[in-house]
Amino acid sequence: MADAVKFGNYINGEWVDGSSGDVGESLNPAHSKEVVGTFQKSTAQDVDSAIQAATEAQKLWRKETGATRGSFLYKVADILESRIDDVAATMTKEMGKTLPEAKGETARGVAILRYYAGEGLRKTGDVIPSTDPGAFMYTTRKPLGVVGVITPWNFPVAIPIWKMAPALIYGNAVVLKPASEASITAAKVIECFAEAGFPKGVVNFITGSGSVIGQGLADHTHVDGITFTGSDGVGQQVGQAVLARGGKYQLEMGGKNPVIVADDADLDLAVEATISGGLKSTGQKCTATSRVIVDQAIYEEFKEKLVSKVSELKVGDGLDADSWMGPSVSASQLDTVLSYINKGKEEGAKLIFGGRRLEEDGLADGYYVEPAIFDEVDTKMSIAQEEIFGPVLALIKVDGLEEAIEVANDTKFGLSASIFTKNIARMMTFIEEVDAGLVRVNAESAGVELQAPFGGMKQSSSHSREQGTAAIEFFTEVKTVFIKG
Ligand SMILES: NC(=O)C1=CN([C@@H]2O[C@H](COP(=O)(O)OP(=O)(O)OC[C@H]3O[C@@H](n4cnc5c(N)ncnc54)[C@H](OP(=O)(O)O)[C@@H]3O)[C@@H](O)[C@H]2O)C=CC1
Ligand SMILES: O=C(O)CCC(=O)C(=O)O
Repeated sequence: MADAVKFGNYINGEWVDGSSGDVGESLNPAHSKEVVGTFQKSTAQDVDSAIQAATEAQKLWRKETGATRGSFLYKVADILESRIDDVAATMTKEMGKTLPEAKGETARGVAILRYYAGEGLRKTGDVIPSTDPGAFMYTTRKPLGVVGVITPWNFPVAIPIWKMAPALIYGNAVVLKPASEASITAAKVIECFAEAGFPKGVVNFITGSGSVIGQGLADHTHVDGITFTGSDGVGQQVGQAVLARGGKYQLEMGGKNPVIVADDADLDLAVEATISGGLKSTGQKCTATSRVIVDQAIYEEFKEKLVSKVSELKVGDGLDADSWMGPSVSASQLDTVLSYINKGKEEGAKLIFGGRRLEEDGLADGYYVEPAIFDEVDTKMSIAQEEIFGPVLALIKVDGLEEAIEVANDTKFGLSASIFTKNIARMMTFIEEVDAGLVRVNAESAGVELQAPFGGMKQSSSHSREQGTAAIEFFTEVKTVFIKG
């Protein structure tokens, strides 16, 4: 507890304690008794204060030029860049991903800030020819107002930033409610916003339970838009609450992402991408590969190579330079993963590698699990249908591309999908037929680029897209203007 930091809420330009006086502890999943920091267990009253501050601040913020708003984002980027080592180490301690991954994510946060800072100087409308020769018609955009940002623990720097930066550049004020599991990392990001000198109330940060603070934002009539990333159950609840009061919402939820390995695939490349896409971040990405759909002609060879490579991976504390994979984020996430591994066995799949909780070699007080590989998986099994959010790969044997795509599409999710093949006709068929918002060819299923639209089909999202130029669609509303001289 000696090094644990304590954070308040950040409301109206001040770091303040929550009105309950209670704090929560954020624990290190690699050493579960180690407290990384404490955060406020806020109340509905604190939610009101944050929203009130944001509402007031937004009245002036929206009147600033895009260039001025961008200048604040450039400052945040510089501050965050100077703190990459500290923010990344906090992330690793708080949610377990390895330090190189945490540094990569923080650097991505810096790049996202600079990208949206630049958006402040780009066009926000079009001139449209009117049928009236004496008229001038064009579109412009206005910000929504106050945006509630509800984020998960798996990308505690990149996701808050890829929601807040576009919200701010287009003239909204924000209230961020981060995942409790990653509140300390998120607070360190907010410190960068605070030190960049935004007008008070433009950026607000409030921690506490999802059902009080997250739901409080979703229900609040003065919150004009909610952008959410997390589980599909909570996402649906949030969407319904916002819809019921006529607000705007954007949901980015789960995935059950397939990789198809065709009979002409470069097998070494496909194995490498399956491991990286499925097991990096301990499988805790919505874009993680979880179903590996392999043509029967190369199935045995692929399986052998996969097991052999996975058996070389070192699991351990993400701060140790030789750890390839860290722990699950929490005891409950570890339980979920282990219970899916059991369910897989019970439903008749064959566990051919791993799947044990790891407790030897000093790992007993962390939430470590060995990567698991299942053979003989049927597409109807739970491990082939439900998002596990853990290092579990389900191998499914198919005969040809048509069956592979049918299996790939046989889930309620449609976030990301990839294929390994050298045949252009197969690539084109896959691109055309697969139900996924992110389609990748000869590349792993994870891998989001900040300048491109990101979002899923079916129940993976609310059919909206985030990031790149797509972000403007959610964070603004279009006004069509007709002027007659
Ligand atoms: N698609 C993705 O990127 C992610 C998917 N998941 C999936 O979700 C599962 C559970 O993870 P978990 O972190 O619990 O995800 P949740 O969906 O519960 O949490 C996401 C965010 O929503 C908040 N929240 C929780 N309940 C409510 C509510 N009733 N109203 C509004 N906001 C709420 C959480 O706060 P708090 O942390 O305080 O509960 C957190 O900030 C994982 O196992 C995984 O399958 C999880 C994270 C990311
Ligand atoms: O794969 C990525 O970079 C982003 C994934 C993501 O948005 C998520 O897991 O929540």
